[in-house]
Amino acid sequence: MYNNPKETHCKGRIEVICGSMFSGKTEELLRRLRRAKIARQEVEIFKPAIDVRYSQEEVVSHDRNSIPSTPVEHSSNILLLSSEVEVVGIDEAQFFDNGLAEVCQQLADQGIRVIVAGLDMDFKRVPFGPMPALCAIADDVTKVHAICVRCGSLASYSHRIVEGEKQVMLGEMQEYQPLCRNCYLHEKGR
Ligand SMILES: Nc1ncnc2c1ncn2[C@@H]1O[C@H](COP(=O)(O)OP(=O)(O)O)[C@@H](O)[C@H]1O
Ligand SMILES: Cc1cn([C@H]2C[C@H](O)[C@@H](COP(=O)(O)O)O2)c(=O)[nH]c1=O
Ligand SMILES: [Zn+2]
Repeated sequence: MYNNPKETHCKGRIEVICGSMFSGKTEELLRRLRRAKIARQEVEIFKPAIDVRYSQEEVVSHDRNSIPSTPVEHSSNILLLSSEVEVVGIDEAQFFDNGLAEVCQQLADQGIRVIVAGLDMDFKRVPFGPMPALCAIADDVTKVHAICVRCGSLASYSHRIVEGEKQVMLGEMQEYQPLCRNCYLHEKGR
């Protein structure tokens, strides 16, 4: 990847990484956080306590790359745990309460670089949790794409392939497939 000017200073800012499942959100988050650590910046990583899919204490990508993290119940815990920190990373942001956007704003106002990764839409293509608010207040939004498992195009949607209507249902390959628009509509019979 190119050298990004946003990594060359540590002024307060909010970066959002969004997209469907398997689009590389966590890999991109890990990449940015590792580079901040190489630059000897003080980094703290948080994830919602409900996300116990691969590990309770780590952020883990689908390729099993990982970084230690602190699971928190509520977005306000992040503010309390971020003193003396230069860079804050947050994964699975869609599962947080709606206070997350204001928490990120306060951290950035204090001069902290905040990097947030999360699903922009749920399986019904409805904007997920605090993600739309985060995209609105972000200094920088990166939308990443998976590969559609039906046709090989870029995928923007996470199609649920098991029964269940609740918005929150943890899962991976056995529960969800990344699909492009045409293939998503085909699966929905539209
Ligand atoms: N259909 C797919 N499209 C793209 N990547 C996929 C797909 N299926 C599996 N992967 C793997 O998932 C990795 C991305 O994982 P991850 O960063 O955890 O994604 P996300 O956090 O967006 O769900 C890719 O590097 C790739 O190895
Ligand atoms: C679409 C959708 C997903 N989820 C869950 C499934 C996974 O546990 C996470 C997303 O993880 P990833 O790192 O982006 O692959 O979210 C959900 O609860 N509801 C949904 O609609
Ligand atoms: Zn497709």
